[in-house]
Amino acid sequence: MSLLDAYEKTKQELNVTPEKLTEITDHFVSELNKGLSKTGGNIPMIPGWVMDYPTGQETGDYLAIDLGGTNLRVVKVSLLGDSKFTYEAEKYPIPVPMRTGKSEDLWNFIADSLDTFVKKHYGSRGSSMAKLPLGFTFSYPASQDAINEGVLQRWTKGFDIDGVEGENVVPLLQDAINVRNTPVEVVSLINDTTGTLVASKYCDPETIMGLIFGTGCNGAYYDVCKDIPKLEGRLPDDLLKENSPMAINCEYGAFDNEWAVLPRTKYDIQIDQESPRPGQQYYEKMIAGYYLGEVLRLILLDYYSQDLIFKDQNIKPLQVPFAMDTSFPSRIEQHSAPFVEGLFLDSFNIKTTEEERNIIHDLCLLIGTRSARLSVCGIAAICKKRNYKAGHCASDGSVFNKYPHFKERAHEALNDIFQWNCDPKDYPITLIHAEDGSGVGAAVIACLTEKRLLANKSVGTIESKL
Ligand SMILES: Nc1ncnc2c1ncn2[C@@H]1O[C@H](COP(=O)(O)OP(=O)(O)OP(=O)(O)O)[C@@H](O)[C@H]1O
Repeated sequence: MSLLDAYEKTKQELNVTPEKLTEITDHFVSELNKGLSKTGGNIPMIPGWVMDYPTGQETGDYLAIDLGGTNLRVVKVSLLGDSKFTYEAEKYPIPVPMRTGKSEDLWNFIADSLDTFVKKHYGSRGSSMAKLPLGFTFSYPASQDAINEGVLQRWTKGFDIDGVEGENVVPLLQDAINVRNTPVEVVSLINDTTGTLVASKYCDPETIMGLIFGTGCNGAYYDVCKDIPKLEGRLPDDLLKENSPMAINCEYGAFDNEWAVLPRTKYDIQIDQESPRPGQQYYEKMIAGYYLGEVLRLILLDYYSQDLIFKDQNIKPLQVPFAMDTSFPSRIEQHSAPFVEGLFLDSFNIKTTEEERNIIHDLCLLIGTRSARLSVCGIAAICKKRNYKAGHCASDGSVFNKYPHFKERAHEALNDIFQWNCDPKDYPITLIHAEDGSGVGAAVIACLTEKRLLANKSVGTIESKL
C-alpha cells in the first residue's frame, strides 16, 4: 500500500455522510429525552436552576471566574442594561500537572489567582470592602439542586483529581478563598455553556442555545420545568404554576457512550482506551479540542508503523502522547502545505517530502471537517426536540473560533440534516459567535437570582435550603 492509498482509506473512515448525520441526530434526540427521564441515560441533562430568560435590562457589578480545561479566567463585569456591559478579564493558564494532581493544589491555585486579581483591580480597597458576589463557572458535569451548589459527577477533559468527585465544589473553593481573607463570596455555580446561553440571550433575544467547542464540547438550552420528568415531585409549586423555563446543561460530550451510532475509527478507540476514563465521553473524544491533534498524531504513527511516511527517520518526539495539541491541525489547515515543513522540523526534528506535506495538510482538513459535521448533531437534536425552526446558536471555544472553516462546515452539515435547500446566507438556524459566556453569563445569572430571591421565588428544589 502507498501513502496515498492509506490516506484514501482514512478519508473514507473520517467521512460522515448526510444519512449518517441524520441517523446520529435521531438517536441523539432519544438520548436527550432519556437524560431528562427519571431513570436517566448517558447524557446527564443537568438542570442549571436558571429559570428566567434575561431581558437585556439587568444591571449591576459582579465578579466571575471560569475554570476551563486549559485556562482559569477571572472577570469583573458591569451590566449596564440595554444589552450592554463592560468587563475586565485576566487569564491564568492551569499548570498541566495540576490536571491530575491534588485537590488542595487546584483550589489554592484558583484562590491565589482570584486574590491577585482582586488586589490588582480593587487595590487597597479590597480588604475593607463588602464581599464581592462571585459567579463560579465550572465547566465539568456537576449536579445541582440549587443555583449555589454543584456536586462534581466526574472529571472530564483530561482532569483526574482525587477527592473532588461526589463533593460540592462551592465550599471547597470558598474555604480556600477565606484562608486568604479575599473579600469574595461564591453566590452561584454555573456551567460555561449555560453562561454562554444566558450571556448571548442578554445581548440577542434570538439565541436558542449556548455551545462550547473548546477543550471539550457541550451545549445548553432552555427547556420547561414541567417537561423534566426527573424533577417530578421535587419542584416547588411556583415553578410548576408559572410553567418556568429551565436552563439545561446537557453535558452531551457523553453522547453514545454505548457506541450505537457514532462512526468511530481505530484512532478514536485508541484515544479512548489510553485516556484516564475509558468508556466515557465518546462523542467529545471525536470532536473536541483536547483530542483533534491526537487523532492526527495517531494517524501519522499508524502510517509510520507501515513504513509509509517519515521513512528511516527517528520520530521519537512525535511518539509522545498528545505531542500535538489541536493548534497543530488547525494551523496546518490554515496555512498551505509548505508550512508543514517548518512546523515538523522545528517541533519534531522530522523532515517531510512534498507528498507527505500535502497529505498531512489534507488529513487536517478531514479531521476538522469530521469534527464540525459531528458537532452539529447535538445542535440539530436540540432543535428537533424543542421544535426550533430558526434561531442563533451562540458558540465559543478555540475550535469554533480558530479551526479553519468550522462554521461553514457546520452550516453545511445542518443543511444536510434539515434539507433547507436555500442559499447558505438564508439558513434559518446559524452558529454565531457567543458573547463572553464565562463572565457576562455568570453576572446575568447572579442578577436574575437576586431578583427571584427578592420576589420570594424558588431557586432550587423543595429539598434545597434556599
Ligand atoms: N489554533 C487553534 N485552533 C483550534 N484549536 C486550538 C487552537 N489552539 C488551541 N486549540 C485547542 O483548544 C483547546 C482549548 O480551548 P479553549 O481555549 O476554548 O479552552 P477552555 O475554555 O479551557 O475549553 P473548555 O471551555 O472546553 O473547557 C485546547 O484543547 C487546544 O488544543
